[in-house]
Amino acid sequence: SRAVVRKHNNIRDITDSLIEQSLEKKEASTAAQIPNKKIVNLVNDLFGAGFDTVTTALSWCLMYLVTYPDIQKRIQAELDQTIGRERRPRLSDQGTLPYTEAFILEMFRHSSFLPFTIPHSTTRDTVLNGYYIPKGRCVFINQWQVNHDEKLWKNPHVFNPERFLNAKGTEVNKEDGEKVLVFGLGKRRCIGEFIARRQVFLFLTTLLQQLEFSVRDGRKVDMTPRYGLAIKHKRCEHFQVKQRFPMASLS
Ligand code: HEM
Repeated sequence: SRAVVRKHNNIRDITDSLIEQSLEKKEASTAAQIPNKKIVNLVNDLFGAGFDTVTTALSWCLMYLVTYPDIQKRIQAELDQTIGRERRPRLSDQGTLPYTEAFILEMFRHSSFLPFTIPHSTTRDTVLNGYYIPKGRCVFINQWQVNHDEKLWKNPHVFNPERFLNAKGTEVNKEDGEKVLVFGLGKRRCIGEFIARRQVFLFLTTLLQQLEFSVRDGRKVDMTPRYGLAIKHKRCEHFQVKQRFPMASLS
């Protein structure tokens, strides 16, 4: 890819830009260049924070979809009705698929796959909501608790996308959507939230427009969480995928 970047002077994305930076260094060194060590850190941050999170989100989406086939059918009906089968979903479809968007919110809330934020530290003695926290104390947010708080959510342990919809099911309640805590809070909250929400929306709608997911022989998937920085599920051996209609008709 170095050759491609050099030959065509064609910067397509952040990877090309970082490769160009590392190439230029050999030729002329200017003050504006990013040191190699920083490039390595940037790539690590983007892979660590950007890929594992979005793939974990999609993976939990699939687990919920095969566990609740009626929910999957309802999302597909919404996709068929709003987007149809002649074109692929686009980012501009965001805001037109309330049930699908409610499902994504409920996946974030119910799985709470990043149960805690990254640990931070207080820089001075402070008081938060009446609690005294001394300087230098490790603090992080228990997102899972907020997302399962009985005071905030009715039957928090039940997976129910409709909790985010108005009575007619035509709109997502913005206030309820904002109560879901998955990207942290404050100064160090996730900087990738905008792109992450868009990626999950686009990948999920593209998959569900064309494919139907299920488990072999009516088995159930094992949703038992495996704890870690991100909560994962066990590897599922009996997943199956069926094409919903011939791909050739899609442009
Ligand atoms: C569904 C996907 C994602 C979720 C749930 C998520 C969630 C989070 C959370 C909880 C934090 C810690 C916030 C805190 O400590 O208060 C965080 C930090 C961060 N995220 Fe994300 N994230 C996602 C996707 C992404 C993507 C796609 C990128 C980059 C393209 C990204 C880049 C970052 C970075 C750089 C930080 C550190 C920010 C800092 O320390 O100032 N994230 N994310």
